[in-house]
Amino acid sequence: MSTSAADRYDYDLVVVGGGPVGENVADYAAKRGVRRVAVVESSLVGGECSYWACMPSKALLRSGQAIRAARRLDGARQAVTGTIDAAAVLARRSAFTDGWDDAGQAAWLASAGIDLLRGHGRLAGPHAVRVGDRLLTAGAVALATGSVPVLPDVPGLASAAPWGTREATAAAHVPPRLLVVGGGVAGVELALAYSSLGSRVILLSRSGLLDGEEPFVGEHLAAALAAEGVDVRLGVQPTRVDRDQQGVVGVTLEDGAVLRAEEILVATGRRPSTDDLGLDQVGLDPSRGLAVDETMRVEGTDWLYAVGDVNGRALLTHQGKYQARAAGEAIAARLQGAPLDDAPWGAHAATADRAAVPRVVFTDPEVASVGLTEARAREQGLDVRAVEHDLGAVAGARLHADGYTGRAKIVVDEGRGVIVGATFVGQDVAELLHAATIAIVGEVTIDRLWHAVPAYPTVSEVWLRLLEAYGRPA
Ligand SMILES: Cc1cc2nc3c(=O)[nH]c(=O)nc-3n(C[C@H](O)[C@H](O)[C@H](O)COP(=O)(O)OP(=O)(O)OC[C@H]3O[C@@H](n4cnc5c(N)ncnc54)[C@H](O)[C@@H]3O)c2cc1C
Ligand SMILES: NC(=O)c1ccc[n+]([C@@H]2O[C@H](COP(=O)([O-])OP(=O)(O)OC[C@H]3O[C@@H](n4cnc5c(N)ncnc54)[C@H](O)[C@@H]3O)[C@@H](O)[C@H]2O)c1
Repeated sequence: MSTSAADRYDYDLVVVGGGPVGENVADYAAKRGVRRVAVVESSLVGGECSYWACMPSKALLRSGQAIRAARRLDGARQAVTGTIDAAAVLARRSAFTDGWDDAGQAAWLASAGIDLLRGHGRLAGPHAVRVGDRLLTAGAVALATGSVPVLPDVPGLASAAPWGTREATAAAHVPPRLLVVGGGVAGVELALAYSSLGSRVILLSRSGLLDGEEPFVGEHLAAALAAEGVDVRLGVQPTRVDRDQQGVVGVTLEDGAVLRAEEILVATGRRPSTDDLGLDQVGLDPSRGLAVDETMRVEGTDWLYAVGDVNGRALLTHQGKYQARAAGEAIAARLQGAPLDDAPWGAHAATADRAAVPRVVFTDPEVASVGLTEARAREQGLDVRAVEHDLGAVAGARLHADGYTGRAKIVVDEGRGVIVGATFVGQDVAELLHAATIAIVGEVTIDRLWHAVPAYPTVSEVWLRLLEAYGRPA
């Protein structure tokens, strides 16, 4: 940073929000030579992902997956004779959150030379952030405040003390019965987690499951959840919720039926966390969302950035951290007057947000997808042809699990001869995804993909089957 700019402000960069994204904005800017960097955090450094989202939810799911995987293999099945130890799973989950203690993450910030300011950060004007009594000025400010859950307006719901994803991921006990509202990613993952831990789970979804994905995804998942014992109800919505004096929740459906459970989990989406952030102090309308350019700089400003969930582009940790790498280095380049590469696929541009967002749903079967679905590609006016293959017919998959079921699909842009979307559903397909991501980002042509030979007998051989379904180069 130039001396005059350094003299003018308390910090070169202030990041509001110390979740995975805020940490990475600060780190990548600091690694590029931005010297005076501070992170403002009102709760735990590490954010939602570390303590109430990714890590604990995956820890709650993993033991059940391992048991089911063993049960699908003759010979191994006979060794699984007991039931899941829910208390041990909850303890393992708690270990992954460090007991909701962020000392380790705070120490990491200190080791990176980044100041941690504990408190609620709020914009107080251009280049200015208020934290409690302190008014900080900075050459650049990055908002990385994440997202908050949306509670549907159902009579009685708010006063019935519903669980949100925070309560579900941090729970100290497994309720005998759990009602889950929402057939999106959080709803299906946590429905399976609690079913595996012994709850009798009813999952209510107003549409199909995982609606934005290829249609076969929701069908596979609904069948698998039902086989696992989850009572999946599609096309239904609660009209009223009450908790009685014994603490039992009653959910009334549109047809008058009443479902009962000890807890109700609401997982009906999230919105950017922009309340009480002082956006109005810098001429921004909080109700309009934060529009950003490819470097995550807020449109109409030259000093303010919005990175991760708060900009609403892709509510995923890995994608937010990808934005953070671009933004952190763009902030450094701008502060130092260094060249900026914000052209598509440039070092300072988050181009993959539009072309290749990888998504994994850690259910059983797993769902792994990247890029566009066939429907979305057509909506965008692309001339696409899609092919599918039965994963259960792949030798590697049959070896992986007895009676393996699953499906794979690629969406090919006929004009360019490249893949623009891929979807896999099946046990342990998450690790297949990165090959598809590389094919899309690298714009590897279908003709060249015929030379990418999957090893035999792996589940990846589905790539060869998909190419055969598509056809050899002319
Ligand atoms: C149940 C669940 C499971 C998930 N699982 C996955 C998964 O497996 N994989 C995946 O990629 N994504 C997953 N996600 C999404 C993931 O959690 C988010 O995309 C990710 O946490 C976003 O990171 P972030 O840093 O933008 O925001 P957050 O992690 O929300 O961090 C924001 C931080 O800002 C702080 N903050 C907010 N406002 C202020 C303020 N005014 N002043 C100071 N500090 C403030 C907050 O306290 C918080 O620490 C999951 C989400 C949920 C709900
Ligand atoms: N494995 C992962 O990567 C992972 C896991 C969990 C969550 N997440 C992230 O967290 C975010 C939030 O997850 P989520 O599942 O809450 O959101 P979501 O947007 O994935 O799903 C919300 C669901 O709630 C339903 N819904 C919305 N309003 C409703 C209403 N009024 N009544 C009934 N149903 C309603 C929607 O139809 C949808 O099925 C997601 O965007 C996702 O990116 C990621």
